[in-house]
Amino acid sequence: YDRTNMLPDRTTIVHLFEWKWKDIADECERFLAPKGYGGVQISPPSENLIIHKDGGRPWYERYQVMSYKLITRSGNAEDFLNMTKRCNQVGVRIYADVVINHMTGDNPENIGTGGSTADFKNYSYPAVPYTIEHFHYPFCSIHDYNNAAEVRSCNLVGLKDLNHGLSYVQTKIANYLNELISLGVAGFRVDAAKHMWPNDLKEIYSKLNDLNTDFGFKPKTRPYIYQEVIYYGQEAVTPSEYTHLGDVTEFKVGAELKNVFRGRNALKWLVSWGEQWSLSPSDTALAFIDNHDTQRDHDVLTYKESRPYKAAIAFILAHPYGVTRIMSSYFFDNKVQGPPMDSKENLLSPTINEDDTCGNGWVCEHRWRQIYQMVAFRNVVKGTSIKNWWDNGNKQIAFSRNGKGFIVFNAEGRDLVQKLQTGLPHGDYCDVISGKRNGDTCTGMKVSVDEKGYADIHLPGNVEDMHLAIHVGKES
Ligand SMILES: O=C(/C=C/c1ccc(O)c(O)c1)N[C@@H](Cc1ccc(O)cc1)C(=O)NCCCOc1c(-c2ccc(O)c(O)c2)oc2cc(O)cc(O)c2c1=O
Repeated sequence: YDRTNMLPDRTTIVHLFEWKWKDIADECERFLAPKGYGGVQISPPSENLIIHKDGGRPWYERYQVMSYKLITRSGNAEDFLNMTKRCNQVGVRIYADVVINHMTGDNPENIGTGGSTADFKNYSYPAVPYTIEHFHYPFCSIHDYNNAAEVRSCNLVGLKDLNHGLSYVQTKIANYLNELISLGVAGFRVDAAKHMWPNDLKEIYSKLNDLNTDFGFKPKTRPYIYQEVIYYGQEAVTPSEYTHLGDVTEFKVGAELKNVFRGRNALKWLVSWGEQWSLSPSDTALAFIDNHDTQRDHDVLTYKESRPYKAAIAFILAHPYGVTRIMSSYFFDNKVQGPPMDSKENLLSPTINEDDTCGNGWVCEHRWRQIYQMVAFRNVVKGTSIKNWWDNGNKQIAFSRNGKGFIVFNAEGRDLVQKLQTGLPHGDYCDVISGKRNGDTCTGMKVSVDEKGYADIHLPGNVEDMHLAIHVGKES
């Protein structure tokens, strides 16, 4: 397999934010595998502090660590193993979001999801155990993001900052990650990596075991690591300090494409998408539009702006840049709101409606046709380069993925009517965005490619989606 450890015909990770392990296992079997998703990013499985705020449970409580016990509202170790067995069985990998930079902040409440308590004031977490000498000292808070040492060695928003320079701390964390490896994960999303010294991370990663061959991995397979480094271009700590250790989340993908697909910048500039837009190198980049944190910011493309959101997602799935990740959310209307829960504060399972959408407060973007059909597109075109780039000098563009796929975007109000070179074999294709193939017919638009690879494309400026895509796979 490639560096992600996904199966050869899979490419894309879906972040099933705040889902329970049992529900993830069900989703792997009933939807993710059939639709060709390559892996799931799961919420942090380590015991977290229970926090109450505004009468609810804020989502960020899962990023305040009480211990490395595998007990959270998503389930326990048994549920976790059931999930990894069932998902790997159908070729869907599990990537664990791991919070290893810090423990908790000072909070009035003091009980973890596994029943553990701590002495915050004295930096003491008996369920690990960690005591005060295991934290960075002298105690300080991060104020200046232009001071790289402060960003690594001080408390991030009051969260107790572990001293990863100590072999005791490195070993505690490595033991936690190795337990997840023994339980079948394919890799890790390393939370707040920017706040840890690269050399300390290197030490921790060097202590990690090869993946567990019981779950279908070849011997000597290394975990896929992608590190969260929030960077938009102006801070002291840069992604390039971490790319020799693993991949890095590329936050500029969402920031730049927001302006393009909302119609502010001309799409024609996307011809040079990649490192020329000062993005991290493609072979070290985790590409995404929004994540669990940025979707709560005011100026980010999310499910709430579905037309440009679907187009931006289609673009990153159609373009060869990076490893792609799709956000799957619950509906929220305030910044701290936690996941859907019952009167006893247990997480609610998503219900699946007749039309394959979700209920119980879950958005399930990964189940939107315009999104899962593009995941299949990316799988089909994997390994091909961009060919036949066309644009009208403004907000209409098209390109093919060398003989396997072809996509068109029209972000102008006026219709796009062009005879374009698709690079595809002669034949009739179903647009996978406006519909799907149904035997010999298309429920959406049909595209006929002539023997020279040309097609008459008519993409109106005011239809449900601003893009159209066809490919040589069975879906199109
Ligand atoms: O908004 C949040 C939570 C955000 C958050 C959580 C997990 C993430 O992976 C993340 O990227 C952000 N938290 C709220 C509430 C809060 C939580 C804890 C706390 O001690 C104080 C307040 C908040 O207002 N946070 C302050 C602004 C967001 O500052 C946070 C960052 C962060 C933001 C921007 C950066 O450039 C950066 O390098 C780090 O990372 C976290 C990582 C964590 O593991 C846990 C955290 O609490 C946080 C975190 O508060």
